[in-house]
Amino acid sequence: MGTVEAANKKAIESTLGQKKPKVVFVLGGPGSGKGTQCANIVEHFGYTHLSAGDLLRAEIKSGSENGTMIQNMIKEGKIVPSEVTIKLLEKAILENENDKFLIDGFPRNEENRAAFEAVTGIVPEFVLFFDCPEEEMEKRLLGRNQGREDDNIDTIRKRFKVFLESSLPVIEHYNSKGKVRKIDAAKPVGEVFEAVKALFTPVDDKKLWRLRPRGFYVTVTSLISSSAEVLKGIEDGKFG
Ligand SMILES: Nc1ncnc2c1ncn2[C@@H]1O[C@H](COP(=O)(O)OP(=O)(O)OP(=O)(O)O)[C@@H](O)[C@H]1O
Ligand SMILES: Nc1ccn([C@@H]2O[C@H](COP(=O)(O)O)[C@@H](O)[C@H]2O)c(=O)n1
Ligand SMILES: [Mg+2]
Repeated sequence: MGTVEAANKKAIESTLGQKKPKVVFVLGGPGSGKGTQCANIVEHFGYTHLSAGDLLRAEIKSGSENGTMIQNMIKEGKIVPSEVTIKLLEKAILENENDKFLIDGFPRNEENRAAFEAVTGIVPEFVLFFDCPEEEMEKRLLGRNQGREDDNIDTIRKRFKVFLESSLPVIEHYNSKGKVRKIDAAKPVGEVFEAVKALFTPVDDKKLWRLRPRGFYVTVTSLISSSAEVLKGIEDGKFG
């Protein structure tokens, strides 16, 4: 690595280190609903959504020198070298004022995972894993209609193979560290989001909900007992 590159890397590391962003990795097969659920999480919980795929597609559009390489990789369902994707993610994190991010579709392989940790020092809070059968994902991708060049049956099959061979081991890695929160993503969008919500709702809020009925009973019980005291007071002639 040249001196300028090394200096840039150090600068990014220290800036990201200072920022200490909270990161949740959002993983799952192609078409499992990562983007759809991230939009819901953003709306309800104030995270910023960074999709690695979207950042790469924007890079192609921007006419960058890596554009053609990225386009070819995406068409083949292959994983773009980590260096390229990590630079895009770092830039997006640093340019945003928010301190909590959903990183969707990353890390996609062991190289992505190890390089991101080494370069940024960021360890995810947890990994949200959308688990969905291939048959359902294929149906969703073929019906997506967003003009994506990789939503054709040949590329979809290649993407499924890459997911099984390269991305699942990353999920297993995080699972062995107790970081994976698995969601049944084959259900309708609303039901999937109910399960997602439970993971993002702060523990304090959940406790409050559990305490509320108890608080209600305590209030009612004390009202009853104080009414009983008043009645007894009337009987005893205490109130004139
Ligand atoms: N739970 C669901 N039930 C039915 N359709 C869904 C569900 N979730 C998402 N979809 C639809 O499936 C398609 C793929 O969803 P989405 O783009 O969120 O998946 P993704 O995991 O981000 O895919 P990719 O990895 O290809 O980016 C979209 O057309 C979306 O509207
Ligand atoms: N970490 C990543 C993420 C994505 N890619 C490439 O982009 C394609 C589309 O990704 P989506 O998450 O939007 O489905 C994917 O198939 C890869 O070609 C990548 O290289 N590295
Ligand atoms: Mg997506």
